[in-house]
Amino acid sequence: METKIEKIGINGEGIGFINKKPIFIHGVLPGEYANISITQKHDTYSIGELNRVIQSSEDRVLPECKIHKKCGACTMMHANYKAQLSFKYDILRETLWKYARVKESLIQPVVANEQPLFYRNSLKLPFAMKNDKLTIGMYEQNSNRFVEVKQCIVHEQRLDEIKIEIVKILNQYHYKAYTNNDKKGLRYLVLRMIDDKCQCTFVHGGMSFDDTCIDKVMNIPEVISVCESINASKKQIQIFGDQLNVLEGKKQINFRFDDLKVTLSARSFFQLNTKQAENLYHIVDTLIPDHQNLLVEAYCGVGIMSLFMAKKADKVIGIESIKDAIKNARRNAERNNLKNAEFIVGDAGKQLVKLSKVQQIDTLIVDPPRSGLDETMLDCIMKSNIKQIVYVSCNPATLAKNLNVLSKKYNVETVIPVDMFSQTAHIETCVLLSHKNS
Ligand SMILES: C[S@@+](CC[C@H](N)C(=O)[O-])C[C@H]1O[C@@H](n2cnc3c(N)ncnc32)[C@H](O)[C@@H]1O
Repeated sequence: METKIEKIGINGEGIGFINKKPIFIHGVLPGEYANISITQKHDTYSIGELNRVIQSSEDRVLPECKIHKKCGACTMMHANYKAQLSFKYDILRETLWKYARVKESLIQPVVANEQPLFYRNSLKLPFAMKNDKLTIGMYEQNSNRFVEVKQCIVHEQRLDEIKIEIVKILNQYHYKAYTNNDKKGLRYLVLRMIDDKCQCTFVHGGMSFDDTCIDKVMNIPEVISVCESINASKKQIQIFGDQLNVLEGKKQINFRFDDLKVTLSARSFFQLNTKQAENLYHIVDTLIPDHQNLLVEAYCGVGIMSLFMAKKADKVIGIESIKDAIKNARRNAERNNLKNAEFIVGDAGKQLVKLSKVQQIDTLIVDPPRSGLDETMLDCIMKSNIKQIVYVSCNPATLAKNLNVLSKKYNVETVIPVDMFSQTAHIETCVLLSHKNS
């Protein structure tokens, strides 16, 4: 059947309407006419599959990636970059209006990524077996079909080459991919490279590595550490297991980030787009006034944002659930001689409840995972008298739902989107909220 694509959906899919009911189709752009087949029918919506574009949008480009369709991760690669930014703006505008009644006039233009390809400083890819050999790739979206990924053009180029070199080495030892039956074998390859220093982590279900294999990986010039994390959980909710052991090399990467000296363990979070992370932190900086008494950053990772803002407050406190990240944050405060920064390990909501009972917080920065702020955190904010909040979000849907709650006590002052994840529909957003009574 034929349909006109009216707008873009939150996951980068095109949306058409059949008998007023929306149909979501990947690979099409607003304004296009497409021949599609309906693959799923639900009460309030349908899912379609593109057969052929009948009339193509001026924004359409030929994706540079050969496996773009199969892999499905870069859901906007078929649009030129300018159009991607405008679609992201539309997604954000629509979501914030729908759930939180945030006006378009408050939303600034998307801060563009100077390098929309080859920007990712890290990768986390699953292993699988192909013709009895270990290979690496991705699972197709919403499926367990494995797609081999030899080259990924959103990864930094050298990182992508290192990935292939490592798989080659592992195959020399005939290592196998994990299966749920024997709960052994390799599950994920996790690489992160900053300043030409690469941390390599093997996530596996339980196996031992030959020392010479680890030596060969360490011999790749950029690799500074090889770690392992054991995860034999069937559910596969998260990539890492509970523990991360350094098999060889340095426990941390040390690098310079803007004016800061930063230490980072393999298990700690770091934004995957180094340049845009710098832009994001500068934006947060511009939103926070000088001369704060107490500034708290919840979900602080290794504390970079807290340390960036330390000059603005008598005291900054960062809260984070990963122990290694807090160790790094404390070390980062020391290395930068920032004596007014303190870091607490624990659940952000629960720790904020404790803190706000004994101290008045002037400014709160929250940078939660995609799931957004939980009940404890929201409840604590709503009961406290925090003057302003900077909410950094990587998920417009949870951001909008949380803003809906917060807007009973806070005004949304400004919204600044940052394109951290080019070629995908994901958007990073910075929101400044101020207390209605301050
Ligand atoms: C999006 S990252 C932001 C990190 C940091 N602000 C940065 O820019 O590098 C979210 C962080 O929240 C942490 N986290 C997730 N759930 C948490 C929780 N319930 N309490 C505290 N931290 C949590 C993660 O480990 C991760 O470091």
